[in-house]
Amino acid sequence: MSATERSTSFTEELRSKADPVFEAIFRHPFVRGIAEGNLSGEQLAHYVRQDFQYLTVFCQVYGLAVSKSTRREDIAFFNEQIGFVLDSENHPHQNLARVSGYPMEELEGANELLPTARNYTRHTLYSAHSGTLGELLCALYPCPLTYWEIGLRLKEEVKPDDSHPFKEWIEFYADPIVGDICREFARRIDRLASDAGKAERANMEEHYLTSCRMEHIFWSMAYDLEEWPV
Ligand SMILES: Cc1ncc(CN)c(N)n1
Repeated sequence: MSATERSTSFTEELRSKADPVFEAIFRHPFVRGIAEGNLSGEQLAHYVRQDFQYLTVFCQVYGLAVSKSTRREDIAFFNEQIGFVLDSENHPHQNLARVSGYPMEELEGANELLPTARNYTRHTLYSAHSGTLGELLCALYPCPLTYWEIGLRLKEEVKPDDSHPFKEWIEFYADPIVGDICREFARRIDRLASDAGKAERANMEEHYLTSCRMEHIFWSMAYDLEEWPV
């Protein structure tokens, strides 16, 4: 290997295996609707009602990550990320709520998870309860990573000005802070993967790919106004 070449990291390998799912997410009609500003109020409200509950579970899983951590720098990171979800990630929700015409108080009050949101949150909770810290982080990582990549793509494509209804949403997820969060995830996952055995690495990969697929169907849940059939 030359001085400039380096081997592919575990998280780079995962990203490349998940590429067809990422591409399907970028093409998804809900994501295109954010770019084109043409989602209905009902679709936006449906998304925020489920996503608010999803992010509450995300905070709970960070709490489980703390309980599996032995390093203070990891505990500090998960603690900060709970603060990020609670204090910062409410802004993109407020943007969607405003455009939807539904009051945020009503959307925040939803307390029933629809099939897809239930499936995704149970997947992250199961990974957290049954797995190692590395397995847990692989189930969480597609959450910031897919949104960061969506944000970057839409910012580049749309270059939203003040008249774009989802300017705040796009700029929030394209912000370098979200890129930093992704790099912090990747650094930890790569470290944990290098200490993990074959079976644990296989679980890490499975949890990551499942979460990427869940991200994709979460958009469909909102776009198609999914409900329990009975
Ligand atoms: C389902 C989902 N995935 C990711 C994100 C971005 N944190 C989110 N708000 N919701």
